[in-house]
Amino acid sequence: MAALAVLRRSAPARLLSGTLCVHSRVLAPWRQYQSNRHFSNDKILVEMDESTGVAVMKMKNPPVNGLSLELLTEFSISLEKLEIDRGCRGLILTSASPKVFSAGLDITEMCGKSAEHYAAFWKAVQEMWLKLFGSNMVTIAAINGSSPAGGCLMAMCCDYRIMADSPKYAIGLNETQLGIVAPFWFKDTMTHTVGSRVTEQSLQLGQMYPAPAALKFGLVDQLVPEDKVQITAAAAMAQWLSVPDHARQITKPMIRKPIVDRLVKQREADIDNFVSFISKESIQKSLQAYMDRLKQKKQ
Ligand SMILES: CCCCCCC/C=C/C(=O)SCCNC(=O)CCNC(=O)[C@H](O)C(C)(C)COP(=O)(O)OP(=O)(O)OC[C@H]1O[C@@H](n2cnc3c(N)ncnc32)[C@H](O)[C@@H]1OP(=O)(O)O
Repeated sequence: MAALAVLRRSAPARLLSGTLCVHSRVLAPWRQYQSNRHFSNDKILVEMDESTGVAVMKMKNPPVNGLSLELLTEFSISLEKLEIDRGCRGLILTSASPKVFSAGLDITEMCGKSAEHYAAFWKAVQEMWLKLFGSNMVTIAAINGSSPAGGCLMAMCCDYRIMADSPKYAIGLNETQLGIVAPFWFKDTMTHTVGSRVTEQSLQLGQMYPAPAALKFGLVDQLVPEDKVQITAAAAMAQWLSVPDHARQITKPMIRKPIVDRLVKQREADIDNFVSFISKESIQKSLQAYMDRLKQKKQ
């Protein structure tokens, strides 16, 4: 069965298959997901429209969709299910919570935990990135709220970004503001999205861009009124899917595979680096102080 799957795997799947699990459209029909084509875990909800081949994936980890170990694990499992289903051609990633797409990595996963926990957590962050950035599907982020740090990373992994047009919502890699450093593959993803100059400045300053500024810098591709984000994402998806899959699927890794490979080659070293960095007392203090500031903001 495995050999058959490899034989039948598409060319672009093979291009990425050393790094990402499976990118074939030949396995596993929707039998797995029951007849209504919806499936849901605690933190991830997927609605599949069979007539269009488009899945809408909603993160649901209230209040702010913090990217916890649990959410990240469910995300990767769900994405892999869609990836191997040849009936699914496009993915719209969005939030089930109003006002926040994702607050980025769940900071509590990086505070006061064991080295083993940090390693497992970071591996899950890597896995999410490898799967989403390397996806064979058309991926569109429907950014219906704020999207700092890891939330911005997820959005940047997608092929196209539509954001709610409100200056209240901001997006960016703000890691330095927390006293931490975005790893090289976060940086690579931003460079891929907006180029070196904007990335250099944004990363050093930990810049968060209100939606209109994000559009100006190309961090997002389109702004629409908040209540039109989902419908616009569906329309954009239809346009992307009008391109023949095989041609688009060969083109995408021409740009992305070298970026994916850089992390694949040094995954273990990257995990070790994270664990040693995040375990430092000074970094723990910075994160704790940041969490305290977040909580005080409400008082
Ligand atoms: C060598 C490697 C080095 C390490 C690399 C690590 C890379 C890290 C990447 C990251 O993603 S770090 C996370 C960065 N995220 C942020 O800075 C976002 C912080 N949050 C906000 O700005 C706001 O919460 C919001 C997203 C704009 C939403 O604002 P809103 O006013 O709607 O909600 P709040 O009242 O602020 O928050 C509600 C509740 O949620 C808690 N919370 C918020 N963000 C996080 C988070 N990222 N992780 C964990 N918890 C978070 C916040 O403290 C509130 O908690 P309670 O007070 O209700 O208990």
